[in-house]
Amino acid sequence: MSRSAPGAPVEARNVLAITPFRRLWISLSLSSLGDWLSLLALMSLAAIFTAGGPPLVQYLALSGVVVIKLAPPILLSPLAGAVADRLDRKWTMVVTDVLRGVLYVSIPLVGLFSPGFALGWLLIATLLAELVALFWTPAKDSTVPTLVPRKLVAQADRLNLLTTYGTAPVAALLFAALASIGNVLGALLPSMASPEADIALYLNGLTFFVAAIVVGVLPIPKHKTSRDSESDTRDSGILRVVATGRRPGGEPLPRGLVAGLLGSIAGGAAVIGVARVHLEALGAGNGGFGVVFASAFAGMALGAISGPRILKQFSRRRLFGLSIALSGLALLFAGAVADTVLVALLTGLLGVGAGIAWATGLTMIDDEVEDDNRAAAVAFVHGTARVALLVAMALAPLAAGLIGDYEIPVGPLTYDLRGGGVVLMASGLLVVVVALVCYRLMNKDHPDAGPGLLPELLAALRGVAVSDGEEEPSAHSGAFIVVEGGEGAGKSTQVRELTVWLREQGFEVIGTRQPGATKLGMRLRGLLLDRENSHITPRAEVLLYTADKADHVEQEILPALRRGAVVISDRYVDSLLAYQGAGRDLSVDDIREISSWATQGLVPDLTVLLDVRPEEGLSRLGGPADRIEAESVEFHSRVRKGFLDLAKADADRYLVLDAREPQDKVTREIQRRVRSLLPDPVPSSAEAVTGMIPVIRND
Ligand SMILES: Nc1ncnc2c1ncn2[C@@H]1O[C@H](COP(=O)(O)OP(=O)(O)O)[C@@H](O)[C@H]1O
Ligand SMILES: Cc1cn([C@H]2C[C@H](O)[C@@H](COP(=O)(O)OP(=O)(O)O)O2)c(=O)[nH]c1=O
Repeated sequence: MSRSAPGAPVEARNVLAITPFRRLWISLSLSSLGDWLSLLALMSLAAIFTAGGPPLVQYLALSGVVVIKLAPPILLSPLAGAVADRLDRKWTMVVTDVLRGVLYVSIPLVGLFSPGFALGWLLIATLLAELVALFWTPAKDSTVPTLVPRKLVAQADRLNLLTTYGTAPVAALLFAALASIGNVLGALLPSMASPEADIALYLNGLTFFVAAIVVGVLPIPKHKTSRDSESDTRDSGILRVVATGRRPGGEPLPRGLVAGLLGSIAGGAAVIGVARVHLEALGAGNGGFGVVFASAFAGMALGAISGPRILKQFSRRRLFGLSIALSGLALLFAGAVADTVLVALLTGLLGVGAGIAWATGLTMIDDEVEDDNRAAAVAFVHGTARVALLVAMALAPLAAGLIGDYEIPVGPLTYDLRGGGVVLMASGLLVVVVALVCYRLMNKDHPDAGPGLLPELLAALRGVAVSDGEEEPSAHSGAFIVVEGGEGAGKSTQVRELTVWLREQGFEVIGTRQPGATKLGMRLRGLLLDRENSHITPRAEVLLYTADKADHVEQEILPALRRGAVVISDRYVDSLLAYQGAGRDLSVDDIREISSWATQGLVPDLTVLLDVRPEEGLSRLGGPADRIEAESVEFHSRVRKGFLDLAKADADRYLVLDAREPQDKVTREIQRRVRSLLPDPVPSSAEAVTGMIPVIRND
């Protein structure tokens, strides 16, 4: 039921609804796909052309491909950018696309007709294609703002970034699939060095030809408009950014943050650099390589998207270092094991850690750097990251080649220690060290300030915020029970029963309800339920209910819990998520965030959900319907589903009961569950009373 950030898909649809942009975007996605496919193919061809030679030569060929692919944009982009600015954008893109297509297609063709020159041409053609791309990038960057309205430019950029990296795992899987039919292809086309690599390169060529046609028919204005100029600086001059951006806007970025980001990317780059040859040594060919590559990127996407969400309440400073350490450990083990499946799983884990680290790191930059300096800071990080990527990707294979392969006798067995494996383990170790350093750097200003690491992690997994000091909601010794459900489900009845039952056992019990338990709450309740107030807008409604909750938690619930009392509330945050989120169709995630702040992160120990069809519940109510009760049955059905979804998402913390059951049966079910929740020994002061209550001895 939870929805994504407000408007994200809607906005994406908006910008893709602009036909020229959509066409450009499709062609960009195709080119990105082809580009990744060709990187894999080139690395694989470099390995194949040098197979049989000494490992150092194999690794050198790989380093060569990587350096050739990544260095030109870093070294030469300002120059090419300046030239490209003077050219017609549309035709620059068309011509460069065609040229790149021809170059990529020529690589397997030269391999076919002149095998002796194959490796040389592979390197030369790759370099030429990258040089050509230098002119294409600024032309593309300055085209986007001419196709979409200004307010959607950022959105379009994000979408482009998504496809630039999002196509990597797709390409890897495609490559793996091609490899898996490689044997058949090899038999059919014996002249090819590596059929999957050749086909990948032909496909890449094709994507560029298609891109050229798509761009060729786009209506792109010839001359620059003034508002394009800002976009031109985005991608050009990385070295300049790196050189001058050390102190973006004078305010240095936290050292731990920069160290962590660069360390994690260097670790990832080392994997890409040696994976191909290392996997070959493990007996896995292109298929295994493709799967490992896809696994790393899929892990990264998973980590970046879901990590920060699941661990929303966890301190980012800690999460950042820990996720990098996770990557490092995964890398360390990936280098040590000799099983391809395990390597693929471990690289997936590495990706998850790296994804969380990047998402957290960029969010920290957003939070910690002032608006004016943010673009420079992000450009600085991206710039240095590319340099780190290049250096690590080029050095890792070289180091692996220099180290060489050894056989170490272990009793009757031998352990094959390979250069690639050593490099992976060493990079893993390095990443772990970087993670520890950055964890210390980022948390040294807060020594022991917060709760212990483990309690915080566990609390974050449950979705509770743990803050330090007195305000810590989970530091109370009481119990917090909430009864939720639709109209007429029997909530008030059950709260009353449970309150009496627990009081009779000697517990201090506060039976309460939302909205309307405090002075302010009563007035808010009046406002909210008065049918005259039909003009209340959904967002205002959220805030009014939330104000009631903030007051209620601070003034009544928390003091009681800290005294050790049992608090039973008729409705709490789930009502807000179900009525205003599911019912009013607002973002549940947004509401959760607002209410979590308002309630100081207080989450019930148990939520009893009394589930009933709205028609049935509403029919139980007497008297005139209030503003909410008067809503349509469809509204109440959405609310019911909202409640059920919440319970499903966190089943351990819920007791869902069928509210059509007789009232006393429902009561007994609740008692059974509550008994397991509360401390067994009844307070001694209540012993006399307890002894008289037959219900306790019932079961
Ligand atoms: N399990 C049940 N089966 C049938 N009627 C019930 C049950 N529980 C409560 N009722 C009746 O339904 C009506 C609404 O109950 P109430 O506790 O006020 O619901 P809520 O607080 O959810 O609006 C009351 O008249 C109550 O006696
Ligand atoms: C607590 C809460 C209640 N409500 C609605 C549900 C109820 O229709 C109304 C008042 O709650 P309540 O007094 O529990 O009504 P009833 O006893 O009739 O069930 O407020 C929300 O929409 N959001 C909230 O966060």
